[in-house]
Amino acid sequence: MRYITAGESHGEALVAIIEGLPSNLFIDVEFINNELQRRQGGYGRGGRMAIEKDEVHIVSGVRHGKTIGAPLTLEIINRDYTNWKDKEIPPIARPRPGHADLAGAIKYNQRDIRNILERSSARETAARVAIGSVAKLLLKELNISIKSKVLEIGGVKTEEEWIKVIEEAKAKGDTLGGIIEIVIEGVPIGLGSHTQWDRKLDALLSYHIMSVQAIKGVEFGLGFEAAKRPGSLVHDEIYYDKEKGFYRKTNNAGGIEGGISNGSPIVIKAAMKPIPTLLKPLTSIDINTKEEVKAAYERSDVTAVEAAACVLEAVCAWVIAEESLKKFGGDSIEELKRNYISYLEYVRNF
Ligand SMILES: Cc1cc2nc3c(=O)[nH]c(=O)nc-3n(C[C@H](O)[C@H](O)[C@H](O)COP(=O)(O)O)c2cc1C
Ligand SMILES: C=C(O[C@@H]1CC(C(=O)O)=C[C@@H](OP(=O)(O)O)[C@H]1O)C(=O)O
Repeated sequence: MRYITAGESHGEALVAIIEGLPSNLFIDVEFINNELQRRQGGYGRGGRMAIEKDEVHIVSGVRHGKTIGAPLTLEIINRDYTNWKDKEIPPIARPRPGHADLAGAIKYNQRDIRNILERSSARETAARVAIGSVAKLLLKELNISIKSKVLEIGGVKTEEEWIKVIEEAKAKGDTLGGIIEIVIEGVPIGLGSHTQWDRKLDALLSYHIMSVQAIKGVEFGLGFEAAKRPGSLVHDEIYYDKEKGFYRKTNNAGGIEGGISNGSPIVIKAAMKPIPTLLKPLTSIDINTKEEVKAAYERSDVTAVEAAACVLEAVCAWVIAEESLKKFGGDSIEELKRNYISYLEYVRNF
């Protein structure tokens, strides 16, 4: 399977094409729209979320509600487009530290930074959540589920405290980041491979997680904490029971050993940096005059950790769905499930 997204933040629409989906997968549009709504939520989001009401439009690849094995095209309209399309829009010359603005403008030889920010914007994550929702639908067929939880925003851990620190940051014209946990349950032993660097499951998940805007760190299981402990307090000892088969009493590895899923839940933590666009802007340089200025500000989220959690679920769902398809194969859901069930039987008898 593979996918590609297209679309600018304030362009007409976001589009995603998924190729390689098996046939006969029921595309539950209501479920996808629910996921899109979840991504729009969370305390601390800016004015844009009051304008958008993300809904998916299936352009191709589905008949009578089910996939037919052909490329699936998903479209999400940008409601804000109508507010921008006839406007005289002044060029942006004051790059925001922390965004793609300066490096992107130099790389693509653009003197209007808007030509960079339109695509670097995390508006693109709406398309990724739509794609991830389709992956989740496929994983449901294999009884694999993905959940996320926000552990921290701005260094504090409870919802009450989040509201307080977000309000404080907003009043100061500042922004916040946070920490997200993702838990994937029901993954069988054997996704990914130790045999080649680009087949390792933790490497693949990290790649996709790090591709999400503003994510700057990723940990599996104990993560950085493991570096402080001796091996006897890190590695998950192996037990066997006739009913359960091989099992562990701990899950410090976070469900992956040697780049292969080991049957325990996959537990990941990701760090999101604070939003780069500040109401009280940081120091920058005008790319035309070379004078010291304050960075550009139109509007922005104060924080988007809860939204990012939905996006991380989506990208992880994609990786697990893709790896499941690679391992079990099948051009239809029925074939995939047959292969999957027979593999589970093999593991039980190992
Ligand atoms: C859901 C979500 C919403 C975001 N909202 C904003 C925002 O309103 N303003 C902003 O400057 N950055 C926002 N960001 C972060 C930027 O898109 C990101 O920092 C930027 O593209 C630079 O990429 P990098 O941080 O990965 O280096 C958001 C990120 C996510 C995941
Ligand atoms: C549009 C979304 O997020 C946007 C991500 C974003 C950025 O720079 O990443 C900047 C803001 O865009 P705007 O300037 O239009 O308000 C956010 O609202 C979205 O999540 O759907």
